[in-house]
Amino acid sequence: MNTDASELNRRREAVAALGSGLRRLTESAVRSTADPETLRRLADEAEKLAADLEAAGRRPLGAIPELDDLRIGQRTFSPVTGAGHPSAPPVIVERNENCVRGRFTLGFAHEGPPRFSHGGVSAMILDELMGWAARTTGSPSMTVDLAFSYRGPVPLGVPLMAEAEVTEQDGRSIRVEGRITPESRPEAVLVEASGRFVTPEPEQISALFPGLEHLL
Ligand SMILES: CCCCCCCCCCCCCCCC(=O)SCCNC(=O)CCNC(=O)[C@H](O)C(C)(C)COP(=O)(O)OP(=O)(O)OC[C@H]1O[C@@H](n2cnc3c(N)ncnc32)[C@H](O)[C@@H]1OP(=O)(O)O
Repeated sequence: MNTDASELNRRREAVAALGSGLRRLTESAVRSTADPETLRRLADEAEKLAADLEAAGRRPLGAIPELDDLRIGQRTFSPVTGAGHPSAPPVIVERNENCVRGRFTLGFAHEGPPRFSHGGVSAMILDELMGWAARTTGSPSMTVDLAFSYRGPVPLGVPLMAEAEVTEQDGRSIRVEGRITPESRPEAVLVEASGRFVTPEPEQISALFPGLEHLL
């Protein structure tokens, strides 16, 4: 391993460590029953921590973190899969030929109805996993149409699986199907999704993502 690779690994591990600490903090905050004085004291400490992070350097809007690989969908700070994101589960993804599978467990930070996931969280997870599946075609694409059927509530604190696969490709249009199930009962579909992803024309890519064309 060369020095650059080991430096990237050190950074990856440190980003994941901060993400993990922040996820614990987020979960503790949304579950907290602390009294107002304790909450105010901790709020001051959180503001100081944020100021320290800001002072240590920030990337500008549109800059791609060096740890990302957009060609497979990997984003370090994705709200779905990013080890560095404070509210990502994060979903751990395996890629196969034309499909992807993600494993995750949701917490209080993702709650909608009591004890169950917010429907928008399930939708966000499926959108991203279906985007990764669409990328297995070799073309970068964006969601243009996505529909969900919520067949059963998605429980918090239970290992879950999200799967997405490409079912059709016609020119720039890629059709993808997805689902969320309990990991222990893959036949029990809780959320089903069907979506269409479109590969922008090269000039649209240049207009939307100037300077990033070679990364997509
Ligand atoms: C290059 C990307 C890099 C991204 C790299 C990130 C990598 C790592 C992250 C991985 C994770 C992924 C994350 C999840 C994926 C997101 O969430 S993407 C974000 C949400 N999506 C968007 O913001 C897309 C917004 N839409 C657009 O900007 C434009 O529709 C596009 C995609 C540039 C296409 O524009 P266009 O070429 O003008 O589209 P247009 O010719 O009107 O339509 C093309 C075809 O799509 C159809 N279509 C268009 N809109 C719709 C619609 N709403 N419903 C049905 N059909 C439609 C049209 O009918 C047409 O079909 P045909 O006539 O060809 O049969």
